[in-house]
Amino acid sequence: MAKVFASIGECMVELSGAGDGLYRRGFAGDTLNTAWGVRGLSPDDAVSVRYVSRVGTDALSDEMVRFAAAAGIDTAHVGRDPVRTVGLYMITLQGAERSFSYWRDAAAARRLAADRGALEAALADADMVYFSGITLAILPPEDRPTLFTALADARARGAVIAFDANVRLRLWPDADAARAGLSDGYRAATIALPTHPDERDLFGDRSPEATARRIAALGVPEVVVKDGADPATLFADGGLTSHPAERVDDAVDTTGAGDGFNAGYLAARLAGRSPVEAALLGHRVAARIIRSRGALIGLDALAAVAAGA
Ligand SMILES: O=C(O)C(=O)C[C@H](O)[C@H](O)COP(=O)(O)O
Repeated sequence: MAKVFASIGECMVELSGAGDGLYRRGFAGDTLNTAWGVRGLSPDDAVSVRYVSRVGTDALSDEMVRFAAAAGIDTAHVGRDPVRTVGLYMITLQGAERSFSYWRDAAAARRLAADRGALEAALADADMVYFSGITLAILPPEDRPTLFTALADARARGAVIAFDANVRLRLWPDADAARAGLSDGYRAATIALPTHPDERDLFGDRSPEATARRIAALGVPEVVVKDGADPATLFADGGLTSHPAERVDDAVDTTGAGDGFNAGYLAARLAGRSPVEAALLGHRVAARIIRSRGALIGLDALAAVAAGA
């Protein structure tokens, strides 16, 4: 039977520069990006990929759902909101380094945990559940316990719970709220996928090893700390190891590198490969993604990475 990978969060309309003031319209969002990557890296008969979210009932929402479904992502647990629609973000590049502007305050995804029964049904048979600090940040605080209860139930029946803090300070009321919310996210997880510079700025970690140790101390048995072009630091089986990133000389847009790393790491872990092998695949996916614009690369490109091409 195929394993079920369920990713919970928000997909937005993505605008990425195409030159001369023109923008290309795509669809992306951290948890969709990772779901997309796992889909492209995993055989269809081995892994079923499910997206758990909420969109509107307008034509743009329909198009977003069709886009994910056409990639082979199960969208049966993308709820519909009769009033709200989808959010939007725009990528600005300085060299290859990305920054984002958001129009997402009223997005339907903010209500993805409003229906406890629907959320529980979405996770009922999941072997691995993925969520992020962005998922937490967009929820009204009163809905977060619903998400944490559903995650705890999934964990109690043996599901792997994977979490990337994906720190976006703008989405939190202040740094204290971000620290508290993200620490709760880590406590819910069995695999953590943080990024060192983000964690350093928010929690004051002096090194990637310090990030790994702080998160492990919250009770997370497997932690992989990303650090851009620098090595990833892995805490697994009680020990710390370091894993160099692939060297890329022709990066054009770093958007989606972290999400792609997560996809490679989690696809490998779903396939029963070791944390060390998983980190290698994570690096290979990230290296491919930063060579093209926008957060996503094609499924054929992902299949080529999976095949080692
Ligand atoms: O910021 C958000 O809320 C988004 O979801 C937009 C982007 O698609 C991801 O953030 C990209 O993530 P990185 O892998 O960190 O570059």
